[in-house]
Amino acid sequence: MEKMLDMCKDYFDQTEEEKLKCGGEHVLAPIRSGTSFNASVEKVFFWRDFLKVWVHPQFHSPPTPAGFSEISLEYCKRTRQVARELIKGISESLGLEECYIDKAMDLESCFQILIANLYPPCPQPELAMGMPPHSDHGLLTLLTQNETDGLQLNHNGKWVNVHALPNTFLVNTGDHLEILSNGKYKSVVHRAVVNNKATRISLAMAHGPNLEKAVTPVTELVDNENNPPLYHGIKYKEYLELQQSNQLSGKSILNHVRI
Ligand SMILES: O=C(O)CCC(=O)C(=O)O
Ligand SMILES: [Fe+2]
Repeated sequence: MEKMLDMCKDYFDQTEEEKLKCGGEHVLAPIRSGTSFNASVEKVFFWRDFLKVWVHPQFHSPPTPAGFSEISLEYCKRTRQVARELIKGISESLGLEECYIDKAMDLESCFQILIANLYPPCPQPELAMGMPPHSDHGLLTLLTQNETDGLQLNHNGKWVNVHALPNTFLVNTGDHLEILSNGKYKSVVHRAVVNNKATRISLAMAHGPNLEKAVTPVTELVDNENNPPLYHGIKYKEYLELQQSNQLSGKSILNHVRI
């Protein structure tokens, strides 16, 4: 985990030329890098650089810095195992077979993205935001960070600071867990704030179903009298495209498929 965070730091420390500049590419490009800081089009300053890489079922990696590809390949494999193990527990907690969700979502070919975020110190943190409020699109996101906090979760309408312990994962539930569990699990709305003292790096490993799956609430959890289905089915790839091409805003994309 430490090695991977160091690799992310090395990635962001590169010159602009060395860093991939794919800002103009399609939202479904497998490697994207850029900055959200664009004072001319954003209403709020977003104080963040990012790298987003699709790492499963096809593995991609930026060519530099040296070692990034090897270390991220290993990190992705291990985090995928952790996510699948957690999903087994979630499956049982819903009264389903341990491997029900794993099989139904085809997690052998799950869609996994590595998202590295860099939030430099900001001279006026009250005027800027690291990342706006949003929920993640997939099933589970394993989040880790360097020693600087900045993540906030929305709990009952209030923003709660997360104080992350070193070398731990914070696990965020995503929209597709809410959809398949027919609302029994809720995706968590979160945002990242910035500070004027220290650079923050966060690393989010997002795990979703196979991209071709059209996910609907699990039939075992739905009955038309007491538990009618709350969400329409939508192909995960289409959902992802919707989320990536709109400005992040709370649960706005999930609201598209709400019945
Ligand atoms: O920087 C953080 O802690 C949040 C990152 C995040 O929510 C994301 O990449 O989806
Ligand atoms: Fe997120």
